[in-house]
Amino acid sequence: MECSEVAPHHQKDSVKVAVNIRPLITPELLLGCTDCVTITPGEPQVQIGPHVFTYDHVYGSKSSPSSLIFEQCVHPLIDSLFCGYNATVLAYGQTGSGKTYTMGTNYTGEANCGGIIPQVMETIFKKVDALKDGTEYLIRVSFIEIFKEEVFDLLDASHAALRLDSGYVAKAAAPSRVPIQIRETVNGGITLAGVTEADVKTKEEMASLLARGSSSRATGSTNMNSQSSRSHAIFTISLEQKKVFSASDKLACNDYNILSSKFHLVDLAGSERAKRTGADGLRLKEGIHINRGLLALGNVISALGDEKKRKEGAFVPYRDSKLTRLLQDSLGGNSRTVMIACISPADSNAEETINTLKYANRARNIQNKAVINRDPVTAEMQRLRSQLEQLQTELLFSRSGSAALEELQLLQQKVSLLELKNSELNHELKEKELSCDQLAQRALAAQLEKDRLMLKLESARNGKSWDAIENADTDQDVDIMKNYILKIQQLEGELMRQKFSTTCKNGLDDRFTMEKDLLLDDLSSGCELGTPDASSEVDEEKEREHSSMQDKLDNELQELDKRLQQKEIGRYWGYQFYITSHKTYTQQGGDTNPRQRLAR
Ligand SMILES: Nc1ncnc2c1ncn2[C@@H]1O[C@H](COP(=O)(O)OP(=O)(O)OP(=O)(O)O)[C@@H](O)[C@H]1O
Repeated sequence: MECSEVAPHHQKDSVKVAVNIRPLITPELLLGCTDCVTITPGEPQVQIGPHVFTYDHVYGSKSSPSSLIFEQCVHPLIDSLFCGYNATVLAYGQTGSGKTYTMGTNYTGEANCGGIIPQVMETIFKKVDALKDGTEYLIRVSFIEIFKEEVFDLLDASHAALRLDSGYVAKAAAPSRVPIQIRETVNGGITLAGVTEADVKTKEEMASLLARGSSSRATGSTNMNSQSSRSHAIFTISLEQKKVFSASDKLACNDYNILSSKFHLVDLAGSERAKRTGADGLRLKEGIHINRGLLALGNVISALGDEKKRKEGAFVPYRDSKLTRLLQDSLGGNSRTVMIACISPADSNAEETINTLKYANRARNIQNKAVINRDPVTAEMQRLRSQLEQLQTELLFSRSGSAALEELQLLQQKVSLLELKNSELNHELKEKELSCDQLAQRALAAQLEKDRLMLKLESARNGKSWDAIENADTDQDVDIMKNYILKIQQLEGELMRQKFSTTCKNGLDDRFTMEKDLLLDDLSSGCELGTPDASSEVDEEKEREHSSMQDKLDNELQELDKRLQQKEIGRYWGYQFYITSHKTYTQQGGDTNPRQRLAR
């Protein structure tokens, strides 16, 4: 996988906070509520009464459209996920403020269901599809809810939902629902014992699990929301990536490139006031649990968001609730996190909205420490390998004294500086090469244009009308080209002939010398001096040989001429193709139209 970002192994990230303001909904309009939230134009700033809050992004109302949340806040987290970082999106807000709507946790499987989670699924599988050639991917999902301070598996196949009364699905009451235990691993990580982690190969498989889990989630009707979520829901996508190396690459690359990262998509239950929600009985108990969980979350956010406390290493009460235990990594830990504070603009909700905005404002100060999650064994191998290399070099240099060690460090620094410089220069070189190519192309086009204009000028001087010049354009181009090519052919042919005749002459001279020497040898070795007749026979014989040699060379020359001609014809048609494309470009309004240029 190509990681677009140069990721340091360990990086400090503050929690990003976006505010999403939903429009006034029918019940609020029926009650005559008005919009009490103001946006500072061009700023991610929200004002309500005398309170002004600034965030990383503000969506809805008169600000950017909510549809941009995914592209601006969530898409970068998916890129991080593929680089091996954990990521979290957390929707927080008062009951009925639009958390479930924003996250898409009420997914029913319909194609155009909005919401963040369906878009995350789509993007992840598109990315996997694009990158699968060099990497093996293993994707798993789990979906849990924290209902009345117990964790339940929403993908548990054995759980049958019981629809009890109007609008309330009492899944938690079903006898088959066994709560899941939270376990802590030796290195302080949190796991859920026996939770369903379903392997998924396609977006459709993942979507059907989301739809199944969503339908199993505890919801109920309150005065504030007819479909109020009564639990905190966490949809987790685990991604494991393994680079696929060829046998030779494997030796060179060391096989430690296994990354495993998790994306938590959290839809919290809404904070609520019993008086306003009209909750009593069961619903009141739920509300108490919801508020207790959110209070614990608020305390964690306060502890982490207070810079002084953080510097003093103050205690963070993660253990106060199951919600905060499960979100330990997302807040102040190993994750890149975005919190979406959902608010209603209705004046009747002003007090709750201010609380949400304060909560969200504190969350902005939380510093996370995201790290690339390598497979532990391979990460250890990599660490040991680099340690070994370091020790080997140190040993080598320590044998030649401490001055050498310093020299080594200096050299290492120099090497890294040079590597940096080198990559910069390479980049520059590539850019220069590109611009050179472009300039060469432009020069060629300009030359062609110049020739064409010269021709037109010549025709105009000869008294031809403009129309006749324009119509003759093509034929004249072809004629010019033909003439050029013929001339080149002739010149090349002449040159070849010259070369051959020189070679041939030299060859014949050599041969004559050789034969003459042979004859003289024969004569001197006792042959009688030939009569005038005999000498003329020798001459004739030589002449025949000479002329047959001449014929042979002529044939070869002709053959070469023929080949040369074929080559030139090929080149000619290539050039014709260039002219035709160039013409099409010009006709489509390209800048090389001679008329336009002349007009200028
Ligand atoms: N951006 C929006 N545009 C239009 N309607 C919205 C928007 N956001 C929320 N709504 C509507 O507001 C109502 C409450 O939304 P939703 O159920 O998502 O709130 P919630 O915060 O999840 O509530 P709860 O905490 O009680 O579960 C729903 O009827 C929903 O359709």
